[in-house]
Amino acid sequence: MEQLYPMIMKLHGKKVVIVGGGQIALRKAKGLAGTGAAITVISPRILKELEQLHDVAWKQKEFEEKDIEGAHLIFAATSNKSINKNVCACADDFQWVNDISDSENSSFITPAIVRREKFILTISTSGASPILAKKLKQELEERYDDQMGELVNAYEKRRNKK
Ligand SMILES: C[C@@]1(CC(=O)O)C2=NC(=C\c3[nH]c(c(CCC(=O)O)c3CC(=O)O)Cc3[nH]c(c(CC(=O)O)c3CCC(=O)O)/C=C3\N/C(=C\2)[C@@H](CCC(=O)O)[C@]3(C)CC(=O)O)/[C@H]1CCC(=O)O
Ligand SMILES: NC(=O)c1ccc[n+]([C@@H]2O[C@H](COP(=O)([O-])OP(=O)(O)OC[C@H]3O[C@@H](n4cnc5c(N)ncnc54)[C@H](O)[C@@H]3O)[C@@H](O)[C@H]2O)c1
Repeated sequence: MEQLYPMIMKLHGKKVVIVGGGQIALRKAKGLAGTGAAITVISPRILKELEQLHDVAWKQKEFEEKDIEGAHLIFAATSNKSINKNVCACADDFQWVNDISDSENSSFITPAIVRREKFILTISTSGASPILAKKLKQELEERYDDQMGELVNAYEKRRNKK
């Protein structure tokens, strides 16, 4: 397998489309909350909590190719593998697409995250075992508590004084 390449992205104003409105779509949308991305959810049905998230616009419909026009990031997040596959097939080469049901089909995958203000720790198993990534995250959450955010702020202040 070729190596995957991790990045920390600025998503302010970027168009993100999530196809599907269930539990996993909700988790992906929560992960995007606060980034300033413009999130559109395409799904006939949607969880109340997802509909109520800031920055989320819901289009109540089944997926069609035109729904992902102009999207920077796409999440194929339905419970139907063949629909997810079709979403990926409809994406242009330059669009980044995540199939929640098939990492092989995805051009990017999402890591587990420990976030303490500006401190961000991402954990990935390259798709091999998401549950292990989650377990390691839980361990690291104990090691890196809120003080880590404060430490980064203090270092930033010191850096800006120079
Ligand atoms: C880390 C985390 C981040 C997040 O989602 O934000 C994440 N999965 C999480 C949880 C989780 N996922 C699954 C379970 C059920 C237990 C199990 O089956 O093991 C649980 C546990 C739970 O839900 O508690 C099942 C599962 N996941 C994927 C497949 C399909 C496949 O493997 O192809 C299947 C089988 C579906 C099926 O069988 O049909 C695929 C992906 N999941 C990824 C990320 C990407 C790889 C990450 C990496 O390893 O680098 C990747 C490739 C794509 C993507 O989604 O980006 C998040 C932890 C959230 C947290 O931090 O709390
Ligand atoms: N990546 C991960 O972390 C992870 C974790 C667990 C499971 N999974 C995968 O996710 C799937 C379950 O996802 P869920 O729990 O969110 O399912 P869910 O049943 O809660 O939600 C599915 C959503 O897809 C929508 N949908 C169905 N057909 C559609 C269409 N044609 N166009 C648009 N939307 C459509 C439904 O309305 C619903 O909102 C599993 O099948 C498994 O493959 C992924």
